[in-house]
Amino acid sequence: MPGMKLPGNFFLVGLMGAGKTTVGRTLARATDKTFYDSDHEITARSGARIPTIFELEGEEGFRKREAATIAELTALQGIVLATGGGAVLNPDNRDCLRRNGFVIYLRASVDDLYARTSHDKNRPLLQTENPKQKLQELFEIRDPIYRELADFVIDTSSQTVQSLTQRLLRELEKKLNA
Ligand SMILES: Nc1ncnc2c1ncn2[C@@H]1O[C@H](COP(=O)(O)OP(=O)(O)O)[C@@H](O)[C@H]1O
Ligand SMILES: O=C(O)C1=C[C@@H](OP(=O)(O)O)[C@@H](O)[C@H](O)C1
Ligand SMILES: [Mg+2]
Repeated sequence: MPGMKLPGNFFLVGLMGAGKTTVGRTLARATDKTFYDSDHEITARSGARIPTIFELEGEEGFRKREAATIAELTALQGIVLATGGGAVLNPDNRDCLRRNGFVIYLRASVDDLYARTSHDKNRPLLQTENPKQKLQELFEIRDPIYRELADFVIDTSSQTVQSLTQRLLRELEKKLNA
């Protein structure tokens, strides 16, 4: 269903490795919307990669940049935005997301999240002795926040990016026409 016309903005939330960046890109293509990724915007604006920002400014500095970016991007129209996994921790970010678009929670098991992130050194929060345990801890804290915020939860286990995109298109069409 390429080029399907659906109104509004779509915001993807979920833990690191849920597939927000990957599925966001395919969903944007399939709906003729402009794709943004908050981490990519932060990097483009600062000229620094996410691990470098964490090193120089700490998580606090990163979260400030993230909040400014989310406020700006959620004011746009006709976009798909892949947020960073921790963006929902800030109530102002949650308000921006809730008010300006349809929020989709990409849910995945800790095993899947670990399998999808373990090869990648670009997530500072997972550069620990036991990244799987860290993901488990983050899951316990954040899963209720994602659930509360989202208009729609989609389970990504054993689903290809393509099949997830097709499912999302069907579900979004149903919800938006309801
Ligand atoms: N449904 C999926 N099945 C298998 N691998 C996936 C799926 N979604 C994403 N991936 C892979 O997992 C990794 C992390 O995906 P990414 O989109 O960066 O997640 P996020 O932005 O949520 O952290 C990437 O290598 C991506 O190709
Ligand atoms: O969960 C988090 O707190 C983070 C998730 C990352 O984005 P992804 O969820 O796209 O990996 C990135 O924003 C940063 O490393 C912090
Ligand atoms: Mg991402």
